[in-house]
Amino acid sequence: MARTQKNKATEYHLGQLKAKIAKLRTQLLEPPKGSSGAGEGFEVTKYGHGRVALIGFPSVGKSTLLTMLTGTHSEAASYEFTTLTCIPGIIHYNDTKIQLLDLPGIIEGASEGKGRGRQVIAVSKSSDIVLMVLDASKSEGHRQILTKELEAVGLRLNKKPPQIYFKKKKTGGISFNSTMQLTHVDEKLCYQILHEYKIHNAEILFREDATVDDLIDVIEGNRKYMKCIYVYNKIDVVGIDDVDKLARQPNSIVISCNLKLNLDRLLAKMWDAMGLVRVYTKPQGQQPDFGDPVVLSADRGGCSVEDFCNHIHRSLVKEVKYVLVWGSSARHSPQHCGLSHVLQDEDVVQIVKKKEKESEGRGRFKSHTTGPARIADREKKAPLKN
Ligand SMILES: Nc1nc2c(ncn2[C@@H]2O[C@H](COP(=O)(O)OP(=O)(O)OP(=O)(O)O)[C@@H](O)[C@H]2O)c(=O)[nH]1
Ligand SMILES: [K+]
Ligand SMILES: [Mg+2]
Repeated sequence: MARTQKNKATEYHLGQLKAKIAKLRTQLLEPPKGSSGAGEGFEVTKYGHGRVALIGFPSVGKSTLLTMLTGTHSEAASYEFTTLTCIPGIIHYNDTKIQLLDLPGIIEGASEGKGRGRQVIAVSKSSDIVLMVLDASKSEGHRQILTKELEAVGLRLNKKPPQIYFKKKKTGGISFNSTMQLTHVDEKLCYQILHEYKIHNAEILFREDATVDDLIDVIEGNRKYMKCIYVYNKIDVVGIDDVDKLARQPNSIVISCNLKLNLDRLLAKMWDAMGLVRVYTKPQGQQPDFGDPVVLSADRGGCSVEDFCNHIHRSLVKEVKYVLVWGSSARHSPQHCGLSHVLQDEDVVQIVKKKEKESEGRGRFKSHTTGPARIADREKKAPLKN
């Protein structure tokens, strides 16, 4: 591909090569028969409300960071490849528990199996977000190299899935449509790529001006779209101008483990990226339990009232008449909501079951002293009734 000149005439040829490479990569990544997968030897039981993986070159400070954020000790030293397995720790933040995983350093070629690349990447795929730890004093190129390694195994960082509808059919040939002018892909190229995958019957609709790579991602169907925060460590050894430049990049944060700089901001950023939704239950006539939220996530199972009920008990959904919701998802407090209502962080929910009379307990709830500030504030104006 590198030898092929890029122009209109070679476009189809290049597209086909891309598809061939993608196919071969997928084959390569299929775990050999009899093994449990690429993560062998690295499996750590999932724990808590979310999982975050620390990915980076050797000696950027991943283990130092894990020790600082979780209190779990992970050996740190000035030589490379100090860490050789996956070491889990727990972050307690905003009444939730987040599992943080320290991993061995990875290097260029990790996706092809260099070092423990395969295992490390398999573990990062199992997490909800990735913290890419980088050495602020080293080349910016490291970030690109790591991103490439992760892309090679189907991870897509800070990207949305392409807006391409694709459905294989049994008969009828290929129907190709687009809702807008396409500048990267045309019908012929699309046919060629589908042909490469031996797909002869399918419906395909471009809803955006997607690229060949996007199309291949959609056909392959096994891509994982993840948020990634770029964590530049060791800013204590870098000049202020360079630190400023790094800090202004999107999805980035600058820290120093040695000086304990910016670690609280890192946690806040991580928390935001995870998109966790804490929902507090309020039994009829009682105070909400602000110590023990039900934690939902749009990426993991959804945030609707139904998801909330399923979280408490699987048979609960059938018994629900309606729910009362206080908080930022409610238009007025409390709002009567159905199962499809989407909850937001720090909402308070009361389930009203079919058999119970809704008038029961109304007005008995007066005030409470604990709880998130946002709700406490709102409470002053309008106390949570019911
Ligand atoms: N100057 C400076 N040094 C740091 C900082 N954080 C970690 N280090 C040092 O960097 C070295 C490597 O730290 P580790 O935590 O072992 O790095 P790692 O990424 O876990 O390394 P591997 O497990 O070998 O991949 C150690 O000597 C740390 O003391 C920092 O904020 N500033
Ligand atoms: K090290
Ligand atoms: Mg380490």
